[in-house]
Amino acid sequence: MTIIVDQPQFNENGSQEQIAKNTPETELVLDGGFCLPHANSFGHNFRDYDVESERQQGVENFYRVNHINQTVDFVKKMRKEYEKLDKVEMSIWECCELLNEVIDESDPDLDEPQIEHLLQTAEAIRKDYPDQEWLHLTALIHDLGKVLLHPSFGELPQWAVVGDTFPVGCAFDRSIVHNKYFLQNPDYNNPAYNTKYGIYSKNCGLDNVMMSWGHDDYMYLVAKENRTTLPLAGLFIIRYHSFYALHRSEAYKHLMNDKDVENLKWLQIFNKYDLYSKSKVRVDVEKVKPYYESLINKYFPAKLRW
Ligand SMILES: O[C@H]1[C@H](O)[C@@H](O)[C@H](O)[C@@H](O)[C@H]1O
Ligand SMILES: [Fe+2]
Ligand SMILES: [Fe+2]
Repeated sequence: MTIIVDQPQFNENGSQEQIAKNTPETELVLDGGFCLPHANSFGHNFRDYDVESERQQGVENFYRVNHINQTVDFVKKMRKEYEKLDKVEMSIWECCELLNEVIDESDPDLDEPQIEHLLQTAEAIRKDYPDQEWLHLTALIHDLGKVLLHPSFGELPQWAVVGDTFPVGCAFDRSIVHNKYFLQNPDYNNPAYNTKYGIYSKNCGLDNVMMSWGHDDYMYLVAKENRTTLPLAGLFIIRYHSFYALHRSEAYKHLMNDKDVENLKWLQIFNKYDLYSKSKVRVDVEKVKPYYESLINKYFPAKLRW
């Protein structure tokens, strides 16, 4: 079975000029034959959060704590702290290597070190979209924000770093994984935050929405502030790749603007590779390293502030 993706349309509305400037010139090549596995490495469907498995309990407990603690106040506090980018100075590749030690407790489909996941995603997307080098690099770095788990970044708990993300400041959608635990979130009963729009307005644009704090928003911040030359679609992928309620369940669409709608098409392509490339088959790191190093040099400074 192969994944069929619709070809995104980039030239149909008023924001055409900006999009044209910020997305790569080459035409998007349709699916090149990436095989969708029938099951994850544990023999279950991907993203089945209820099936009894060796990871189920740990993952559910992760979401319980995550849903109770991700509040408007918490997100504001974290943004302020990490905006400083005063923790570490290092290159993109050094960060990939740091992730060697990181395992994601929220993931029912993978218990391999994170560097494997980065390379598996990037290599899978590279096969199907050989000319979109910005997409290969986006895939390589999309989860680097998980470095927040590391002692030199404050060793944040898993619930403040990984897992699916969702907006805070408006009602939590029912499609969010293990949503029953939101009942214990203090924002759940706050009338300023628990309506459809909450503190936001119709089509205000995701840029104006506060997402639960974690590796997506952090890595977006790092890439932007260190002046990456990645296209906006790449930054959008990094920032919202864990927002499954939007890109899979179509919740919160009322908060999107036209630009978000365009970028979402790329995110939906990316997601197939992010999710279904997870496996026990390891990538030969040394073999692929020179290729990714050349992309890093092209789109990022040698050292970044984290
Ligand atoms: O457990 C996973 C993992 O943390 C991923 O990095 C994230 O992007 C997903 O949304 C989440 O479900
Ligand atoms: Fe992620
Ligand atoms: Fe990922």
